[in-house]
Amino acid sequence: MTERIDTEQVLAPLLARARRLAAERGAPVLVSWSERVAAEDPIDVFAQAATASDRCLWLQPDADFALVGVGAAHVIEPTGPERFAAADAAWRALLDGALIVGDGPGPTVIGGFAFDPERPSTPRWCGFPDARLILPRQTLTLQGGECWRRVNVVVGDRHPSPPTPLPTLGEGSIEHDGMPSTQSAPDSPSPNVGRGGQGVRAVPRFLTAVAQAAAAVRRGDLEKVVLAREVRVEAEEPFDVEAALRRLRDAYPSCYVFAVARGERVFLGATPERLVRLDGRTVRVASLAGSIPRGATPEEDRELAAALLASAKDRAEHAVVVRAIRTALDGPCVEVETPDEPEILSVRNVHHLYTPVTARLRDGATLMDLVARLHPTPAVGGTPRAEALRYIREHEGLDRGWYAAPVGWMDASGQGEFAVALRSALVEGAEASLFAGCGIMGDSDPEREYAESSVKLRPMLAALGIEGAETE
Ligand SMILES: C=C(O[C@@H]1C=C(C(=O)O)C=C[C@H]1O)C(=O)O
Repeated sequence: MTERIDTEQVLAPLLARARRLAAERGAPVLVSWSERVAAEDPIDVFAQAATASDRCLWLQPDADFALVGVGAAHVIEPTGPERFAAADAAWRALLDGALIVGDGPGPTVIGGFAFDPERPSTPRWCGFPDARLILPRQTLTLQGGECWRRVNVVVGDRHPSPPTPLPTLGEGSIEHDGMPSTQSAPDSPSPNVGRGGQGVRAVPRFLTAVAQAAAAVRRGDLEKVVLAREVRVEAEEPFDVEAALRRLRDAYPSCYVFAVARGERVFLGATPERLVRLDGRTVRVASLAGSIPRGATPEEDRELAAALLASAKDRAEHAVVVRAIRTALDGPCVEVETPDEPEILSVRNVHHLYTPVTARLRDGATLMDLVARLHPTPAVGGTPRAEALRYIREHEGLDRGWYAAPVGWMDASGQGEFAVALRSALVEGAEASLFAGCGIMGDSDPEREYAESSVKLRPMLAALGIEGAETE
């Protein structure tokens, strides 16, 4: 049933009650209300809210699911290695005593984490700290043709409660903190012509780094390590982020298409890799490691997929990830199940080895516990984890920021989903940094890994309209 929130009858008393409660408790009180609305295109809504200080987008086109968050009613931003547990605690504290009305999905935080809180950090990732979960001022949820708008206000928080009724999501006037918003949306379909910047100079360094990492694996310093490279591109005009998101949605419908925008800076991508989903007590995790490009013809494509399944190097690399996921789930979960053999998961330009892992969450354990234990899996970090992270910090030579880290959402019941932020880029105006990495084993061939990383960069290069630039 559609529940219409009557501003005078429902909202004013609710806000008054929240103010009294907040004063009594000496703590902020969340007021959250929702209503069913006509479905809108989530990317349109994201685009129209360009003046908001915070915007988030999460799309699973094939699952017919989308979340758009605009503005920030509350920000959860813990730092350091305990950031997952701290984020969990902060979210529960905010929900304690919350006044939640309306039907459809409840209040939901959306956001992400940095790959490594001990990383060498650069100003480039300013605004994307160790952790940042946003309770949007307004959230639009689309699921199977239905659409709900939820509005969140935290009374007694550092953000003053907004005047009611609020403008609709997409009008872009909900929250504007003075950050200049220059996201331009040029109508011209002609792509921004990119010039490969540091990416070109970084080629020899990546090859050397892979050779050295493979030697470290052969020496037994590590079992596996993932090395990434960054390609910086500068265009003549600001990148059209919304057009990029539309291209990603069209080309990668089976992937998670995401965007987290802070003012002018937008981190976006289309990742095939689920980190973890919690649905009731059912846990779903994916092992995705071992890659080969798609073929030009159906026959070549089948041959390449078969070659990947038969590749000892890729199977070993993949098995390391499955083992680590099983170990991470052992404890917070029971009934951890995996098929014996990996299968092929194919996205537009690349085949991966894929093993789905399912489990049941034990009482008392949470989604954030799982994220904390799983991240980084050896698909994006390495194993042993501590040694791999140290190796990456010392040898990779870049600030991964939020690349290869968890990005996703969590609702008021603690359910939600986080993906691994791969095939992604950080865009600011006419500058973009794209990231891609590869799992390095003792027998890794630097040239082959370089080619693989180029294939993984292609989705974002194409989405940003810089196909053909650099990287081959
Ligand atoms: C690190 C990336 O991808 C990861 C590494 C893979 C591999 O080494 O085969 C495959 C999928 C991802 O888990 C990336 O896309 O940047």
